[in-house]
Amino acid sequence: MAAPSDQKATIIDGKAVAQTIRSEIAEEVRLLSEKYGKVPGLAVVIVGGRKDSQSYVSMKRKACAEVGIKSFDIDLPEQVSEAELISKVHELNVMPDVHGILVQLPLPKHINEEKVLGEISLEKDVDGFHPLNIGKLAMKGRDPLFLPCTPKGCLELLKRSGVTIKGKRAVVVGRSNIVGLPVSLLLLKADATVTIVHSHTTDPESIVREADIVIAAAGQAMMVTMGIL
Ligand SMILES: Nc1nc2c(c(=O)[nH]1)N[C@@H](CN(C=O)c1ccc(C(=O)N[C@@H](CCC(=O)O)C(=O)O)cc1)CN2
Repeated sequence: MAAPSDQKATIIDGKAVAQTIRSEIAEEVRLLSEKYGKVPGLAVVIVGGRKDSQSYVSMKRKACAEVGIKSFDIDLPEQVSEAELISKVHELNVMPDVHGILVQLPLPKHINEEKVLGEISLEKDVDGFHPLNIGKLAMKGRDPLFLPCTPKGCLELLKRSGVTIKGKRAVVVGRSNIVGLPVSLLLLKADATVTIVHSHTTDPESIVREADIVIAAAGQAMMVTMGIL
């Protein structure tokens, strides 16, 4: 987030916000289970043994346990075929206790990611990566059923920190399908004026300097420093 040079920057305590959100979700889950005798179920699918993916998946499963969501752990070997993975997705699509399906990315090179994500039932696409959900995110007056979690988290942090988005100049650094692009679309939906800065942008620093809000989503820590802001 940018602060003009004559203002002090405030560091947002993301961990405290996350804890508050987890408590809110835990309460929602408790009420749901009291009312309907059911708990939400999330299938977390991981293919292969990438250390970073294993670590993100284990955090997701731990977070489920913490709030009372039942997690279905699907761990598939690196060599699993695209057809086998898609067949697993189809199986999860019709399981009544599974309300959300998340396929951890990236997938091994021999698997077509777009094809797999397109097979997840729209109603269970909790990552919001299905082309129809992303398409709705990009359209005025349409709302996707789910939003990608990191972009949603960025906006939640801004809102819960009292930052007004409407009418602000927002600059997003990076245009990935997982963070940069969807966070730009979300900011646009929240009535910001949005610019995306990427590897082919000329003089990105001058664009970032003019921003009221900066979201660094280039996958490289410390890329946007206070010097630029
Ligand atoms: N199915 C999915 N696969 C992947 C996703 C996803 O949202 N759904 N995102 C990434 C991996 N990932 C979560 O799974 C993830 C990675 C990194 C971050 C993040 O916010 N990183 C911060 C640093 C946080 C820290 O201090 O540790 C950053 O980059 O600034 C969020 C989510 C790919 N696969």
